Amino acid sequence: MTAAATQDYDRLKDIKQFDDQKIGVKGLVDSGINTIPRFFHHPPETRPAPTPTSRPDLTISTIDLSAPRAAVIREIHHASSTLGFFQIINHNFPQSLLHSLIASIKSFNEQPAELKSPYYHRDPSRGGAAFSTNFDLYQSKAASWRDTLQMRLAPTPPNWDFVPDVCREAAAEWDTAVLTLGEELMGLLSEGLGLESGKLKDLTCLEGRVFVGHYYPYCPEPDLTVGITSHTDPGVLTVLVQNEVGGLQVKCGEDWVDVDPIPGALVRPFTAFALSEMHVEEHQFGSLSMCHVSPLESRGSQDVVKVLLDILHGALPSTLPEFNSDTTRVAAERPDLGSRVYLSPEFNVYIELQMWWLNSDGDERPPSSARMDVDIMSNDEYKSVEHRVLANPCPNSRVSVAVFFNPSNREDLYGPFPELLTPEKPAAYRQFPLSDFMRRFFTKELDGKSLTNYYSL
Ligand SMILES: O=C(O)CCC(=O)C(=O)O
Ligand SMILES: [Fe+2]
Repeated sequence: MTAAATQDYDRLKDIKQFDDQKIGVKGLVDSGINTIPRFFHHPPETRPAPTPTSRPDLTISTIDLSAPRAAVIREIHHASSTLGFFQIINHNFPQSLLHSLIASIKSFNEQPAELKSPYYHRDPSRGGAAFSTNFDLYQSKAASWRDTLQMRLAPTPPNWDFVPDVCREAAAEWDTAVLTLGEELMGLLSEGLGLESGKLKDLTCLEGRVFVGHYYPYCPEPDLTVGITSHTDPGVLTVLVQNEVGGLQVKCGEDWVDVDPIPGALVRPFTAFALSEMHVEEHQFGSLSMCHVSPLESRGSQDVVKVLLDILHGALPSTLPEFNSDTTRVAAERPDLGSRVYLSPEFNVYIELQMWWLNSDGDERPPSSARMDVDIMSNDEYKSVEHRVLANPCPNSRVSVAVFFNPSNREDLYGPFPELLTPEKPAAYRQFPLSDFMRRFFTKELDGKSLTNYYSL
């Protein structure tokens, strides 16, 4: 007997009964319910606060893509290193394209249940579109008031025969368009870091694409649940289109900031991205090659890059003392330069990069000038700004489409560059695929062992 059942409530049974009907939350609404099933009830920690804190100082930037390139780069850089989320206007896409995209997801969801149920499953191996109420319905602690149509677009194209008719054309058109936009954004983001504009593209970051179309119907008890629970997106970059019904919020400290819909704007949650400079050119340290800049802190990502590159180039006359913390792992080191980069799992996914060095008298300098946060690029699990969608209290449904961009190439070997190896300085690390690094970092397999220890020869 399950724990839930002993409490006089068999949660799994209720979930299964609902899921087996394949009607989605839209089907529940259509059945005329006034209360939501108990398995949608969120615990108080994940429910929206009854009285949201007002932070007029926090607004989501709107970036005009038709402005001069240097200004766009500056603004994107600023938005990415502060709130980590921005909206885009004047993106050159006709409004009709965005409109058809949103309309196609709306139409799919508003068809009779029997036309949707053939697509209701959570099996990615089928290759077409998968429709469901929450892909994690059976794993999550509480369900969310949302139905989703999801498909992988690339590197393997979907089997279009298994994509609903009403969405096929719009999804295919959007894939072509969003690819152009993704390339442009990745170029601007790379340049904002002082890197060549093609760096992220070269890392295959445009080549893995997943499409999700969300439908958030009216919720009769919006205070008890959410539309999508607080999360960070997987991937390098997410491009999101939303309709006029609001509810999307971005976390900033302890506060939540509304992302008010702007007609025809695209929202792009900033997700951390690879410092491809290191990945491609420095490459001595597998782990460092996977550092990427966290957008959440206001410190400029440009500075992060500079300091990391300085370390790799040995420009800092640094001697780093031991950093004694049980929770800290050494992620990369250059003993020859006396430099180390520490990853602190305290933040779970946030990695704290800390550097100390000694001044000529041997006194430790305050770390503040060299302390910053970075993310580690992960296997479809890049960590970025937290966001959520409130359950929809309006009669009109909220519709959104997100495309997640991920590197398609995870099996390349990472490790010391052969050019750097000499008999006096043999390879300190063995080569390993990115996928392996990611898996170890985010699974228990590490068991307190540092990654560099794991990969060191
Ligand atoms: O519906 C939205 O606006 C957000 C969706 C989202 O965050 C996601 O799919 O990851
Ligand atoms: Fe998201």
